[in-house]
Amino acid sequence: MVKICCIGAGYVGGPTMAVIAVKCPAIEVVVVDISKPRIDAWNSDKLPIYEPGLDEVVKACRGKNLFFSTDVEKHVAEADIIFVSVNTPTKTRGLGAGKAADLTYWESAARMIADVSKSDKIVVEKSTVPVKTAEAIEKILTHNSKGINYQILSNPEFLAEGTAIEDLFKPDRVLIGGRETPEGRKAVQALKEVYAHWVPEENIITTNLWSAELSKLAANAFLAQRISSVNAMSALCEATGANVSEVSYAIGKDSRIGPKFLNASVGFGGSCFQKDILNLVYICECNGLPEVANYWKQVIKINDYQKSRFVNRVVSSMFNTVSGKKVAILGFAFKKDTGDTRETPAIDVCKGLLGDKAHVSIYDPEVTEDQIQRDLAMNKVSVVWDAYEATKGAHAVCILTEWNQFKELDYQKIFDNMQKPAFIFDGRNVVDAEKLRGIGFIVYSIGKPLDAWLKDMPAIA
Ligand SMILES: NC(=O)c1ccc[n+]([C@@H]2O[C@H](COP(=O)([O-])OP(=O)(O)OC[C@H]3O[C@@H](n4cnc5c(N)ncnc54)[C@H](O)[C@@H]3O)[C@@H](O)[C@H]2O)c1
Ligand SMILES: O=c1ccn([C@@H]2O[C@H](COP(=O)(O)OP(=O)(O)O[C@H]3O[C@H](CO)[C@@H](O)[C@H](O)[C@H]3O)[C@@H](O)[C@H]2O)c(=O)[nH]1
Repeated sequence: MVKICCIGAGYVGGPTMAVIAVKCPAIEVVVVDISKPRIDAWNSDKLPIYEPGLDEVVKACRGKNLFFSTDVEKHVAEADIIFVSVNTPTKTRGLGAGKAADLTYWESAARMIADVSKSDKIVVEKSTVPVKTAEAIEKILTHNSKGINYQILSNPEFLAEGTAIEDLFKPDRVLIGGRETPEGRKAVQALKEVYAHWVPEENIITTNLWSAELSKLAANAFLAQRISSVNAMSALCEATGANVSEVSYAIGKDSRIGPKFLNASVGFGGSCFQKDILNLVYICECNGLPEVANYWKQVIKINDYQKSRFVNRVVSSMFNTVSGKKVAILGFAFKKDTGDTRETPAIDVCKGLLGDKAHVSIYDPEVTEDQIQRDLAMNKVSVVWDAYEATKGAHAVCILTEWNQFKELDYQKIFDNMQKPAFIFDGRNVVDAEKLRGIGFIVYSIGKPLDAWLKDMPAIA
């Protein structure tokens, strides 16, 4: 029986391994982590992450061929294939701070593999890492090898949160990079056979190591660039009377551009886009390519601009001050169908409003109060468990996550219980602005023609 061990039971390690286990009953999969609370949660009825469809997959194979454990060393020693899916955040101090990837967790995982291994291993980079990381990992492993043969593969993950299970069941592609040697090719083939249990062979791409590592950063940079492009257009739409949804639809009909990922928003969030672009920028700088670095940096600058533009719009519309006013925040997660708040634009928007002394009342269906308080550390906010409670007595409502339930709220009831004039700032274009104007709201929708009121109150930083 092939044994797989995955180091890191997070948003990627947990769902990815659960899907491998459910699709490959003859493979034993153990997910290990140094965090006991995380592993306990994976072994309980309340999994540590919210992801549609995940509960069913885990229930189908946990205790059969899927296990979660804190006994990291034992399971690493026993495995044939080791996935490393630890976090690779942006460095906060030292060389490359604010840009480079922090590989501390990765390196300690690699050293531990070298320490405990007694048989040959295939080590798979699942985490998103800088291009050439495999070389560094290879050095750590081979310098401590005690005669053991290690093959390093790059197998980046492309799942998006909120649709992780769907993405894993039907990936657009699986990418495997390896050394172009007989041993390297054999290792690539072994991993390919795992995925071939459910992924059509033509969707499994094999490349050299550096192409696979770089493709992950490139994919995220291209995706984020599309959002910054449409968000840049949204500002121009507001200035000219064009409607960004109409523009997106019209350009998306061009098959070379395509319709997906063209929704203007308050800004992109999530643990990956910003981190991976910063990492790409740093790699470009290290390789003496400042023009290329500056090109990609602009994607993040536009994202920051979009978030502050939204805050400025809120404040300027409300007579240039939100001091002492109640502002309801609907949605705190970085996108719908997840409880994840990493890099969510809601953090920057709330901090901006709190900076102007607003009283902020937040409702999100999946994010816990503890998490919100941690994200907004040092600031006083109230977190409530109902959209009507959040909006009661409020001067304004900001919609920051596109949860489906926000489309179906009773906006007449919300209007009746708010201060007047009542404002709605829709950062995700989820509400029917015309209908809400009919009720009496002053409505701002990103990238849409402005109400007369908003035109008279320009947002100047
Ligand atoms: N979140 C996503 O949607 C996504 C998608 C694709 C790729 N990625 C990449 O995958 C990687 C993991 O992301 P994530 O969101 O799952 O992170 P995460 O923080 O949710 O999970 C990482 C886990 O690794 C554990 N860990 C760290 N060092 C360890 C060690 N030495 N031994 C055992 N466990 C250890 C941590 O305790 C944590 O539980 C990152 O590189 C990320 O960029 C993430
Ligand atoms: O048209 C769009 C699409 C997305 N977003 C925002 O962009 C962010 C990221 O969304 P999404 O890409 O769907 O979620 P992630 O889970 O961050 O997934 C991205 O990051 C992962 C981690 O690297 C990759 O694996 C995925 O392929 C990649 O889509 C969110 O804040 C979205 O609201 C928009 O504003 N407009």
